[in-house]
Amino acid sequence: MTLAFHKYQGTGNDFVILDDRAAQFDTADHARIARLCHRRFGIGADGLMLLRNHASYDFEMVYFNADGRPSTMCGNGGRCLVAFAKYLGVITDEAYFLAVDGPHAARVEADGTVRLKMIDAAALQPAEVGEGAVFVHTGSPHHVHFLAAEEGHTLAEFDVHSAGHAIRYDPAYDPAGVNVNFVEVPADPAHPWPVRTYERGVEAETLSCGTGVTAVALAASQRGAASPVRLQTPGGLLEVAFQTQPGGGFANVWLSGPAVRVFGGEISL
Ligand SMILES: N[C@@H](CCC[C@H](N)C(=O)O)C(=O)O
Repeated sequence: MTLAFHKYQGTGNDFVILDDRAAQFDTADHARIARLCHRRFGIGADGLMLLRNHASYDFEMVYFNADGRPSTMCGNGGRCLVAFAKYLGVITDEAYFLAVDGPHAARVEADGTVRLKMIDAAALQPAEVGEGAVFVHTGSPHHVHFLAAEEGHTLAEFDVHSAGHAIRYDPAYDPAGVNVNFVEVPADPAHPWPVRTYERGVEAETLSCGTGVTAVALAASQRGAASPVRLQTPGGLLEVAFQTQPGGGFANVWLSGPAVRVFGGEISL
């Protein structure tokens, strides 16, 4: 039996997407999902998503990390799924869909940019690990670490895998774990903020993380950045717009960037 799939990427965060409007895919078979995402034995991806019908929304997003397990919200994944919904003709330019963290509005611009409204975020908290780091939940849990001068002059030289793995598995984040973002503070806060992310469930650095750059943008607002903040990931440029709330939280949070169909095919896995 073969499985039809589509491969998408949003600033290099890549996904296998399945049209599962008939709700036939076995979501409990985590080993199969991990095989489909495997870069040598499968299609290769940071995660897998199902587009499913929903009675009250344009569609439902069902997300799994590359390890095959369901997880919390994926911002780049959500943007790619909106582009896929347009490709299928499920939506035209506007979408209102349901994800694991609740409803999301989205819009596909004429140039292909996909804007996704993220959930409101609570005020930034000091992280329990690392001097000056902050924690914020943007649909997924994120630790944001601003590089200090003594850790290397540029983010490009930093050992994201080792440092990210250590923080992700720090007992302070048990049992859920955390995604870990490393940020270089630009000379001018109006310039793009360089970000690299170690992702939980991929257990490696990815080329970009949408909920991660959202967390970084909110954290950067405490260091002089004004909305909208531009974030430079290894896979490309993203933008996050937001409004700060009186209690320190954030509302009207929008994540924007490219979301591209790479190829489609059939696999007998
Ligand atoms: N790449 C994603 C985040 C996906 C979820 C994450 N790995 C987790 O388990 O928290 C994004 O673009 O937000």
